Amino acid sequence: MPALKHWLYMKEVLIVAEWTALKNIDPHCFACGQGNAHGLHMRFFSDGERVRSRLIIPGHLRGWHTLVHGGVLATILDEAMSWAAIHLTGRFILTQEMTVRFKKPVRIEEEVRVESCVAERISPRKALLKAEIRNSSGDICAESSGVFALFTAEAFTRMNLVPENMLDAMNQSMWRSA
Ligand SMILES: CCCCCCCCCC(=O)SCCNC(=O)CCNC(=O)[C@H](O)C(C)(C)COP(=O)(O)OP(=O)(O)OC[C@H]1O[C@@H](n2cnc3c(N)ncnc32)[C@H](O)[C@@H]1OP(=O)(O)O
Repeated sequence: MPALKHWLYMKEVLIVAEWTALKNIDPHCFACGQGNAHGLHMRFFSDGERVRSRLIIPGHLRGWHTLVHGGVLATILDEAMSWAAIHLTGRFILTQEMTVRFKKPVRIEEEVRVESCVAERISPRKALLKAEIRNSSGDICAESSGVFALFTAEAFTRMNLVPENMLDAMNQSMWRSA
């Protein structure tokens, strides 16, 4: 391969492989809030097509003995799909429905990775998201799909779910990198 073409190819590979840290928007969120003492403290990264996070699930979120509670895994999947829905569609979102398949048990204090993407833009107001959780061996332990309602800032304001000042701050920072 000629040198210039090779360099362009390498540059393209590097750009494709680049993961950018996404800015956290609510410090109190149970899943992503860095200030929630009881939460999961998830941080997210995106390559423009997917969103991902890695975390160690703390012991107080156990279910049966040392296994992670299924509801906690569902929260992680919901959060990952939510961040993908926000950052990859540029809209405010609400989870409308989701299904989870638990494939392998996950242990507390074990590192897991979660990755999510937009599977289908169903309509201007709805998107289908997918996510999967893998353990440190790379096995898929849980996977989900979910329908997310997509809102413009104006439509979300009309829903009156979040105080307007918080919405403004979110709107300004939500789609920027950390
Ligand atoms: C902290 C920061 C990090 C962010 C991550 C957060 C992760 C957490 C994600 C969640 O868990 S969100 C919490 C769980 N989900 C919810 O609480 C959603 C509750 N469900 C609903 O509010 C409704 O089901 C929903 C708006 C999602 C959709 O309802 P429908 O599709 O059945 O709509 P419907 O036809 O009943 O319309 C109801 C009203 O909403 C309006 N609407 C629905 N979807 C809309 C849309 N996409 N855009 C604009 N307006 C919309 C619709 O026009 C209508 O307005 P009107 O009453 O004035 O006629």
